[in-house]
Amino acid sequence: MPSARHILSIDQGTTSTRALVFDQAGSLLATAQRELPQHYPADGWVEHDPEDIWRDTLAVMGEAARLADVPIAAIGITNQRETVVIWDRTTGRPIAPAIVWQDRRTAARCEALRQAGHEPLVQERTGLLLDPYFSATKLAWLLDHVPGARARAAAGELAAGTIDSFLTWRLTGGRVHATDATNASRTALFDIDRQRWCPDLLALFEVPAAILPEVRDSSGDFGWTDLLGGRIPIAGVAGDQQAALVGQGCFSAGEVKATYGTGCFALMNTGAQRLHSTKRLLSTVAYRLNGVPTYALEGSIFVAGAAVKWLRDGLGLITHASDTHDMATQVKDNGGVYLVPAFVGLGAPHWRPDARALLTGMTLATSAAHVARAAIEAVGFQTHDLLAAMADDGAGSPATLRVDGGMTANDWLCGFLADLNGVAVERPAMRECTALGAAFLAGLGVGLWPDLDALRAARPGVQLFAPTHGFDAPPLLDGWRHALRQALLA
Ligand SMILES: Nc1ncnc2c1ncn2[C@@H]1O[C@H](COP(=O)(O)OP(=O)(O)O)[C@@H](O)[C@H]1O
Ligand SMILES: O=P(O)(O)OC[C@H](O)CO
Repeated sequence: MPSARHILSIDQGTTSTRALVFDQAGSLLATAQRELPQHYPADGWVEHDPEDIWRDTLAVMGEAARLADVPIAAIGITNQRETVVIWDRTTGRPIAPAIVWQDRRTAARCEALRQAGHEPLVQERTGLLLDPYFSATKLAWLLDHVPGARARAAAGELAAGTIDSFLTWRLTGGRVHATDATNASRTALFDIDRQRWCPDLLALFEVPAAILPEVRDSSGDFGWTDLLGGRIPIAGVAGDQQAALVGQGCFSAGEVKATYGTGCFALMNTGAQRLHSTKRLLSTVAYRLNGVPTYALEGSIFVAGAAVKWLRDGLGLITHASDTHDMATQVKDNGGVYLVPAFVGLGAPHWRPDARALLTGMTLATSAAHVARAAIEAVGFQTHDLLAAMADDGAGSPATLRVDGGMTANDWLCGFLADLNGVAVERPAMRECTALGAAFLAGLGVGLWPDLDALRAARPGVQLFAPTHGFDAPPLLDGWRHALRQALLA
């Protein structure tokens, strides 16, 4: 048992970078946050500056540690997944901006690979599909478009990885080039059955093995950093959606969590069993402990809170994201208005990078409140479609839906999710489940918690939203399906 009893989690998300300090009871002691600038240099492109990410990480770590003012036993890292960085092994400098998970620039490459019949191989080895969402085509794009990159990669000068890898490299002063199995499982290069980089896929996507990190357990040794003073081990790493699954205590097969941040990602623990989806859901690594992977079935929705951000920043319809709660309750129903938020294409179960958003069903009676309500309802409809696909895949229906993420501050959304899906929605009092999951993994790594049962006991209390059946779901769902068909045909 270490004498220091606190964990510092770094949560490097799409729109912000946070550091949070937790104690052994799972209580949050301190938090610090920086917003991350988004760059949209061309249609469908989304980039981050890795130096912004690094600067913000250092700043929030320092601030949270100062605020908590306790000895830190270990650091956990959780991160936006699929986003890739390639950097120089000598200087540690990125050779180009990070290509973000939402970026669609490799859509044509993915389509060509699909036309050539390669999707079954990708699905069978990785549990993923051919979509620009995943890292492989993004890495190949960087190698092909940054002058000299392929030659430098061949000469062993470059290292690549997801954000966890980049941060681990920087935090350890270049001593560790590693990732964990959950992040590796999002690259479309990792064989999730054999738990190793897949030679066939490395060849298919033209990504040299030499630039990739070593794949480790989600809990364990990722080196140490002295940037907070003293040597602090980095003992837990997981992609943010998998970390939220851990933070929500979904350790038994059939338990489901959905995280509503920029996008929405619903993951069901499927245990030691990797499920082969017939409904175009993803199979992915939930976490890997002591070399043993636990799997999850995942439905990925690219736009959830991002639609609320669009109402605020794009349309100027609201001042604060929280305004959507009152607006949704101001009107008795959606007035026939539906938003299909395909702003960056559609993810599961459609996988249509070319689809574009659609606002439909408006009349002269349509108000801003109807549009706001449509944006929130769209999140519920998409969740419904994911849960239905999971059930159709033979994974069953969850007894409760555990929710977290910034958007679940909205009580109306939580109630709507319960009513529409006919399932009790469980919202933790402390909603930073992603960071808590990373803390749990790091704490397991240094023996602060002995096992998963101890993590279950350290979970925060929850608020329940029971279904009240306050409305007739089937006609609403019919309206959604009609709108969805229009978006898919356009
Ligand atoms: N009360 C609210 N109602 C609806 N949406 C909200 C509310 N509060 C925050 N959001 C949305 O939640 C998102 C932020 O959630 P967060 O979990 O911090 O995202 P991420 O980790 O993806 O950066 C934003 O897109 C914001 O618009
Ligand atoms: O940064 P978030 O919370 O929107 O999560 C992004 C996902 O990891 C993308 O797969």
